[in-house]
Amino acid sequence: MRMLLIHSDYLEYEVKDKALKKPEEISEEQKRGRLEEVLAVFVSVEKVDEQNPEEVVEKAVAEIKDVASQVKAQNIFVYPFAHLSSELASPDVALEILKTIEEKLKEEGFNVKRAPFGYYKAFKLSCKGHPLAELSRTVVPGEARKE
Ligand SMILES: NCC(=O)N[C@H]1[C@@H](O)[C@H](n2cnc3c(N)ncnc32)O[C@@H]1CO
Repeated sequence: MRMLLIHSDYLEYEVKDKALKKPEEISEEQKRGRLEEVLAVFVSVEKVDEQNPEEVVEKAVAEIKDVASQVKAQNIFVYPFAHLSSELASPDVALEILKTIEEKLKEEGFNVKRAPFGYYKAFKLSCKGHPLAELSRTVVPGEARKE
């Protein structure tokens, strides 16, 4: 799994079009979203993550919590982003992993939104620009190695 973490004044999105034949079903309300004072986490779920989804969720949540505490962010935006890797997991596995990351972060007490999966979206982001405002993290299951 590849993550790009951007500490931002805000992140807002608007769903534009389907990017998959069967994107995630969403309500009218989910077609737009915005969070202020947010740690935006752009996530590409990778093929290697299919070997142990539970473990990769655990590692991703630990990394996100670590960065959130460093930048003192309470709001987190989990954003599916298929552009950080050339070895993507299947959409079904990726969506499940992203939903579980969202759930675990909520259980940890964060205010979490997750952008809809399987769509092209317009988005606006205001990066804060401090030294820890732009970070990337890579997590893989257990013994798996990234070539
Ligand atoms: N920017 C727009 C976009 O990325 N759209 C992506 C994601 O929302 C989602 N998606 C599909 N596979 C994956 C994956 N392995 N990891 C993350 N998202 C995925 O499906 C869309 C088409 O790839």
